[in-house]
Amino acid sequence: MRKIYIFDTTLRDGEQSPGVNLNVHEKVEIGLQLEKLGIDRIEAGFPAASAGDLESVAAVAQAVRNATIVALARSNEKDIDAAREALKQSQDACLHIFLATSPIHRQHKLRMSKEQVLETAEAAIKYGRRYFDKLEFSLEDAGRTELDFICQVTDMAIRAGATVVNLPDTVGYLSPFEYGNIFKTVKETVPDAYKIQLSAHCHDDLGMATVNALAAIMGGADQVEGTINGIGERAGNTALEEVALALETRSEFFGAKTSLVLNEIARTSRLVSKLTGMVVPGNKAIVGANAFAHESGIHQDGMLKEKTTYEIMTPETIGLKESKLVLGKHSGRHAFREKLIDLGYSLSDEQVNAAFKKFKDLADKKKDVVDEDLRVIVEEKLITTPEVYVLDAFQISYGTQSVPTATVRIQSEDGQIIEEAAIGNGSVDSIFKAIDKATGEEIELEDYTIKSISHGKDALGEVHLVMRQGEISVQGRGVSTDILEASAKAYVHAINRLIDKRKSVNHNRNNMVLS
Ligand SMILES: CC(=O)SCCNC(=O)CCNC(=O)[C@H](O)C(C)(C)COP(=O)(O)OP(=O)(O)OC[C@H]1O[C@@H](n2cnc3c(N)ncnc32)[C@H](O)[C@@H]1OP(=O)(O)O
Ligand SMILES: CC(C)C(=O)C(=O)O
Repeated sequence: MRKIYIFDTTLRDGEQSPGVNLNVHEKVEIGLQLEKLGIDRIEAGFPAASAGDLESVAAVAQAVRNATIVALARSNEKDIDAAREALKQSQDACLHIFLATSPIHRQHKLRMSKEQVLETAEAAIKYGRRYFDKLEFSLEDAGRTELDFICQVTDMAIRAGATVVNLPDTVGYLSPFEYGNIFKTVKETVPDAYKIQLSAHCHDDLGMATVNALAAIMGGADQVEGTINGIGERAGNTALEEVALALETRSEFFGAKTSLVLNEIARTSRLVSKLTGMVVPGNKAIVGANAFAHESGIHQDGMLKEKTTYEIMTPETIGLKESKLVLGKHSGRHAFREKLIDLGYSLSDEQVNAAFKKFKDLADKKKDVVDEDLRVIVEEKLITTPEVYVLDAFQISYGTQSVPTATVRIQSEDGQIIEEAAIGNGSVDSIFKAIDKATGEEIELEDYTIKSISHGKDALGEVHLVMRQGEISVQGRGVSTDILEASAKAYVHAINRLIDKRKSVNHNRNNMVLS
């Protein structure tokens, strides 16, 4: 199996992401984690850019001992000298020089002819080789460079002493077929290409950075450059974790492997996200929060029966504990039952079905159904009070200039629909008064509390109240994502318990009279 060298540029191209700025300590922390991940070459920065960057590259070069440390320089002696200074403590250093080769860059940016590009690059490579055994030369914007000129520059770079030649698709312009073809052509055309390593460096402007890097490997590239989480200029670089897992998962197809310690990927991704402040989207391949999460019932059922039905890689491979079955409105009974078992409930089929119905009602209203929500659903269902009244619907009219008015629709146990309206001091008070009218009960409210029982903006609110009628005191509980609905439910719940308690008090009294 062919080894693909991994060149990480999170600390250089990754740091070029707008808004990202890593200090020396942060760069060292990421550098040490990249070392644990088994990265072959770590590009630590661009020392000529600033004194701070030079210091950071030097600090990473001192701290990291088990990877080659790379520093970037333009094709001039001043930049190369800054890189020399930064890398002088490094155990294993590599100088990375670049010069753009495409007609657009030659004409507008560098204002150089082809000959000047060749001469400038050759002089820089020769100067660099006086101080470095390892030297990578990049043809910036190779993706938009004439193919014969790419071959000509590569040939010159090899003769001048480059040990790696990088052919970047700097602006993420090429299709995989075109990019792979560049490597194939260079390998076939440049006589000494086999003596050095060819490297791929892609950008994600059209969302093709990973697939282009893989196409380069198929075309003969020996090294892939990229960043953790795919961060970098504009739309970012090739996400290295994607390349590594593609090669691992489809090794029979690519016939190539990296030597990364794959189970360090999740940890590295989290660290880079934390220190750069660049949040990883949930649906990001490999390291997104949803990459190993399943929400829909059919998928969850498949996962419970055999994980390979819906997972082509295991979460353990990248250092995660396990896949997640997320309960939501698309989930089915199999996953629901499994979750209840995990939470320690052992319910009959009938109880599961009843709880499942409540769960679906909640999932329709709430994005994530969390463990606390499920406990509420199950425990509410298990405490059974005969439902003399069921809250069918309610409506509130409320404004700063108007009196709160509630209309409630309640169904009684004989199927009768009762509708009543009432005004109150506030929305909750008007609901309670309307329920009093609908049920014909006269009640004294002794206590009312409300609390949030799950997290986030769509958390469940729980209303707890205590009411009294003569000697009888009862409690009621209601839960909903809407606090007015929770209040109405708690009130009706308390009335049902009151009626139940009143019945048993009367029953006991009658028995006493008879005996
Ligand atoms: C594709 C890439 O990602 S390349 C790396 C990009 N990264 C960065 O640019 C980050 C660090 N850069 C910086 O801090 C600054 O741009 C510096 C310190 C390098 C240079 O700053 P300045 O001297 O103020 O120049 P400025 O950035 O405005 O312009 C770049 C100059 O470099 C020249 N240049 C660009 N690439 C190269 C190259 N590979 N070799 C030699 N010269 C180059 C440009 O033509 C321009 O020259 P000019 O001033 O003669 O027109
Ligand atoms: C310096 C080079 C390798 C680069 O970052 C690019 O071309 O995108």
